Amino acid sequence: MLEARHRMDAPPTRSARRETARIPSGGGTAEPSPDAVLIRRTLAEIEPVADRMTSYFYALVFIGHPELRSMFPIAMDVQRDRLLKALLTAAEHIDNPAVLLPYLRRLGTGHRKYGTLPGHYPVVGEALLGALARYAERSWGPEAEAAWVRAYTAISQTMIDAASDDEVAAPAWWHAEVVSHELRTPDIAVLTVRPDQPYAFLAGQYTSLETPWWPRVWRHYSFASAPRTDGLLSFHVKAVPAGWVSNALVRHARPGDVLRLGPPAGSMVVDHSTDNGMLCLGGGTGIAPIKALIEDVAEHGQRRPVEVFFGARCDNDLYDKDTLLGLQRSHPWLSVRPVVGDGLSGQLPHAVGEHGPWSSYDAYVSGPPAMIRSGVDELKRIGIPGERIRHDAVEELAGVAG
Ligand SMILES: NC(=O)C1=CN([C@@H]2O[C@H](COP(=O)(O)OP(=O)(O)OC[C@H]3O[C@@H](n4cnc5c(N)ncnc54)[C@H](O)[C@@H]3O)[C@@H](O)[C@H]2O)C=CC1
Repeated sequence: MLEARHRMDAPPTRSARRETARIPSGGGTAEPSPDAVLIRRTLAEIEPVADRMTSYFYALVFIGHPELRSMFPIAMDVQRDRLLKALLTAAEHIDNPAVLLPYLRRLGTGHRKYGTLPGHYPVVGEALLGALARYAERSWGPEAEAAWVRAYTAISQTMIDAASDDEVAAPAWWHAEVVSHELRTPDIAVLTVRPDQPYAFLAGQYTSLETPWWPRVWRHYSFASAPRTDGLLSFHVKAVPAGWVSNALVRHARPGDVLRLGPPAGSMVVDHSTDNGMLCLGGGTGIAPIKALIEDVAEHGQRRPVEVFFGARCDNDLYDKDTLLGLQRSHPWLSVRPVVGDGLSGQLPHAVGEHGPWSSYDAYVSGPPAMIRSGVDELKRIGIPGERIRHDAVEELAGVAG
């Protein structure tokens, strides 16, 4: 029988929270706290059985609270383990508030579009404890349970507070009408949409997007332009095999269709406090946010060298080459180099290594997760320090191409 025997109290009220559930705001300490040690021990034990634990966790949530089922997609593929994965990631970093606080605040505001309410958090907390107790049997006990209760209480309170702060500033989601749909290759479309309310974001960021064909299935897409005076937003979408949202956007979306957008996210944005050169690697539709970055630099007037490598597997996939070469003609500080080849041999990062020197550049990497990983390795190898390399979180991208 599925049963969550572990009780989570209702989350504390805002006024009580400062005493009861707070992630310390100082820097992380070198020595892990006793709670972090207990939490990491449990995490290590569940790692090999994560899939089974995930199914059990959702079964606990839905059997205990069937009314919550309608908040999740009908078929739970990618979405399925997102919530649990996010909670486990947060718990793992419980000792590192510098990373954890911004992550949880984003997670809390991002959950507004799902209709998440403070009262849902104890339900999820009980299921989490129930699933951990079952799948981390060896490391579980009163102490581990107490450590998890403390961690989850602090995590959920941070998310609740962030959502509540955000309510006064922005809607939970935006409706956005498709105003143009341009097929650039049989698989790649450029979509332009008009949000129903002003949508503030920075060039280089991404959003989550839901189509009318797959309710509650959200995928991430980067903005393909810097903010425009007419308020329109554009996205480059490649239909990937079995990708529900991407196929719907490329093959079904037409002007007049209405999508939903979540809040903007991501920190792959131009650092306007320096005039360092920018080295940009865009693979496939990963060129979209790079194009937005170029427009941002052009608008800011402060000229700096921007060197773009646009990688694709074949000439046909260089679907945005003409736009980029057009930008290169109008901006003498911009250079664009298309690189065609099979990613597995790593042409794109390799081509970058053949030029340079890049040691005084900031780097931006955008594309398939494997390209980001190899690109970052190569950039470090050729002397760009990790803190000057920007890219979106590879875990977030897992849902990009669906
Ligand atoms: N913010 C971001 O990072 C964004 C990421 N994307 C992601 O970009 C991808 C685009 O997909 P496609 O156009 O089908 O890309 P693709 O599979 O055709 O590859 C694009 C480029 O990346 C290179 N590449 C691929 N794997 C590589 C590896 N292991 N090592 C080195 N280079 C590699 C290829 O040679 C090619 O130049 C999707 O996964 C999408 O999620 C899309 C938009 C924004």
